[in-house]
Amino acid sequence: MFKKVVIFGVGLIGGSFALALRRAGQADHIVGVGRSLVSLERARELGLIDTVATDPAAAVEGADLILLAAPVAQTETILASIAPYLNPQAIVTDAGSTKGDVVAAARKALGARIGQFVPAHPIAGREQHGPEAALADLYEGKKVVITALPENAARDVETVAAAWRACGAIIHRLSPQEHDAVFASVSHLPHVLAFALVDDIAAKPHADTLFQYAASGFRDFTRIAASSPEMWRDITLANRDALLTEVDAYLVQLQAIREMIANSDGPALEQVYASARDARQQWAAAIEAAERKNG
Ligand SMILES: NC(=O)c1ccc[n+]([C@@H]2O[C@H](COP(=O)([O-])OP(=O)(O)OC[C@H]3O[C@@H](n4cnc5c(N)ncnc54)[C@H](O)[C@@H]3O)[C@@H](O)[C@H]2O)c1
Ligand SMILES: O=C(O)C(=O)C[C@]1(C(=O)O)C=C[C@@H](O)C=C1
Repeated sequence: MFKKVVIFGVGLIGGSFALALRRAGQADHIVGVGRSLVSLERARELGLIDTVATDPAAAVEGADLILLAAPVAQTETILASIAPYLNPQAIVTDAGSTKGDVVAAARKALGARIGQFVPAHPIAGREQHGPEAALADLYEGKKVVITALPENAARDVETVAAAWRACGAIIHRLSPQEHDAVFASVSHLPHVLAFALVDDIAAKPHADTLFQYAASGFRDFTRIAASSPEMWRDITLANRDALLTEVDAYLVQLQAIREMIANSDGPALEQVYASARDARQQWAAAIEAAERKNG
């Protein structure tokens, strides 16, 4: 049970954490800190937080758990604003979609207090953002990856894991580097592709006609292109190296498929499609189905 939880960035992810933790009876008082007072007031009206704080120093006074849930490029600024006021027992964690940059920013801002920062990433979300998008059951049956640091006390890592478990999540552990390589492939690249495709279509002179006839295939492929541009700008740049590796590999695949199309090579196309279909079906049957069962 946390007496005082402070959330920097009360949007989809921070707001859902607040709702889930409260529903589990694990948070006595939740304070929200943010960049927009209007949005924080809305978060309070919606019952995500108990109080709004404008001064980071006052916000973290007496806090036992602090969650950063703002776009990842804000990490260093937020941590620098609280570093001098952190009590030694306070645990700071985050929900950022990238980990290498977040850890580097935390080391810079927290210095010798880096052990108090336990990096984490809930693998759950949706394209809507802001406090209105928060859901109490967002994390049910979903994974949270903790990328613990050598300086973290095992007890603090367990406290963060327990908070996420109380929200319904299942804990996994990776190094920050492993994390960033994995999510470049299965999260960051798909978002880049979706944004690129929709932008490409929208820029065509006959875009209105194209959108008029776009249906479920387009909707399923591009849902994530409705996500927050600021958040995805930050993720894209934060995970630049791993993402470039994935973009390059994808370009090779796309070029190969282009040649198959140009050569009318039906068997080669069918082989790629069949292999992709099998992998997709296996993923849905094993991994996705397990999440649905746990959720
Ligand atoms: N959306 C997803 O699917 C998803 C999933 C997992 C992790 N994440 C990560 O969670 C974090 C939050 O994403 P979200 O989807 O909740 O976005 P969001 O836009 O819904 O919420 C972010 C909030 O942070 C606030 N904010 C911005 N700068 C701030 C600052 N300097 N100090 C305090 N607050 C600030 C914004 O005003 C906003 O209310 C991001 O780091 C993102 O990478 C997102
Ligand atoms: O469902 C979505 O809309 C998401 O984009 C969620 C999603 C993803 O699966 O890629 C996006 C970013 C995260 O860091 C974790 C999850």
